[in-house]
Amino acid sequence: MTPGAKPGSGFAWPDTLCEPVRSLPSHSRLWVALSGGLDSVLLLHLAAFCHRSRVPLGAIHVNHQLQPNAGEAEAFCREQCGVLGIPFVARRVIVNTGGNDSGAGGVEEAARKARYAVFEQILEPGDLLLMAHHGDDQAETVLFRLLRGSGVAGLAGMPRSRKLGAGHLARPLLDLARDDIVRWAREAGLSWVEDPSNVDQVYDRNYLRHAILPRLKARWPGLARRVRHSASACADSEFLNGRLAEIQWAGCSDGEGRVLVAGVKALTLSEQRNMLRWWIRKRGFHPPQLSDWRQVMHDLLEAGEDREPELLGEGFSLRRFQGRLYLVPDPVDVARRVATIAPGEKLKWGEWTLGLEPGTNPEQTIPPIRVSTRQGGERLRFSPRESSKSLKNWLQEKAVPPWERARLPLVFAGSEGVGELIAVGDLWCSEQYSGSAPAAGWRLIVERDCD
Ligand SMILES: Nc1ncnc2c1ncn2[C@@H]1O[C@H](COP(=O)(O)OP(=O)(O)OP(=O)(O)O)[C@@H](O)[C@H]1O
Repeated sequence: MTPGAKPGSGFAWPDTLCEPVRSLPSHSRLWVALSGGLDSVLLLHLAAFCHRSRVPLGAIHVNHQLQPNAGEAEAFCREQCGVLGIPFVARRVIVNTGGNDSGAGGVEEAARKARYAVFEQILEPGDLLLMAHHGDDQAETVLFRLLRGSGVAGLAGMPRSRKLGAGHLARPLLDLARDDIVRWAREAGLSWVEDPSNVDQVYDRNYLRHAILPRLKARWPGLARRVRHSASACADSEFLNGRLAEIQWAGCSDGEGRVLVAGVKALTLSEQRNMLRWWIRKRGFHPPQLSDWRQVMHDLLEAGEDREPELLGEGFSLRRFQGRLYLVPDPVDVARRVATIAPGEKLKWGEWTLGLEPGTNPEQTIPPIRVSTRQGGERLRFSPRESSKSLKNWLQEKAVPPWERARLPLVFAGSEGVGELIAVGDLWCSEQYSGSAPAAGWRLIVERDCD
């Protein structure tokens, strides 16, 4: 390479490598997730030299601060981007390494979550983040999940692209083999950093990569390709499972995002399981891995009305109340919270979004609009002519489940202590602040995310 030339600039990048970055899903800005390792350095060069359109390109490096060479990797990525003239963003994260506290998948999983959280924060609508997973990574992922007892959704492997935060991620190298990537990177004269944790066989993933996969590949050449075929067959099955659930949803939905127990009971056990897993995903959570769905479904659907069966998942629980199943997100940010909404602003409150929109007269002054959870003793008045009613009794009459009563955002107009209750979650809103011509001049909007 000529001194001072950009690494890779004089290299004739083969079509096999360039094609995947030329046929990416549409985007208005491109990012490369750059760890500094061989795969993502190669991907950075492909994005720089093979991508035809003129969309802005940047790189994101997440420094997990776990390895002694973490600073070195960050500096290397910064330098590579500097030489290529690519804007570079580095973010440092603190990963919980504390034994059991680091979660089910240990440090690796905690680091992964922290990394994806950074990507999500950075991505804006129209952004596409490229990740450098290749065919061997895919084979590894599928085998790893097989060893953990995954179903078809897991065995479908990593998708080529999916939504991530406000943008999307894509994996253009999924059809390439690691050996080819190494060869091309060497031929192009690229340099990269080695992550010492990648060889540590304490981690299950590395054990599979270094101790198991080479032996499987030696015995069954073309293993990665075959695993890819199986993964794609599983992806098809998963797609069909989703279609079936969508069709059956009509008989199971109560129209407000909850599941009718009677509707689910009419399905076979595998359809029931499929429906619940689909519904949990649709609500943005991961279905729990259960060894005995039969027992769980029986408890959820058949337990007597005096019992309160519950299925616990990560970040949520499924509960039954008066013939319906509710997906209840863990109450992280709602309990005993107090907030205010200014005219024109939006407030996120658990699964609710509240806002004040201009109505008939946005010039009109309105009292402070406060939001809080139930403290006890609240009363509501449907119209000035009617006497007030206890909120507790009203919620019982409306058959609002007990756990939801404690989470509902209550909206008050006026200062604390003298304010009047003007809305109870998305269940009721005073006429003064609702309808096409609200007397208050402003309209209160309370929406609940139940898709
Ligand atoms: N520290 C990092 N900063 C930015 N991107 C990273 C980082 N680590 C990994 N990546 C991106 O993720 C790709 C896969 O990395 P790696 O195989 O180490 O992760 P993984 O844990 O197996 O995958 P995943 O992150 O999807 O679980 C890399 O090629 C790179 O694109």
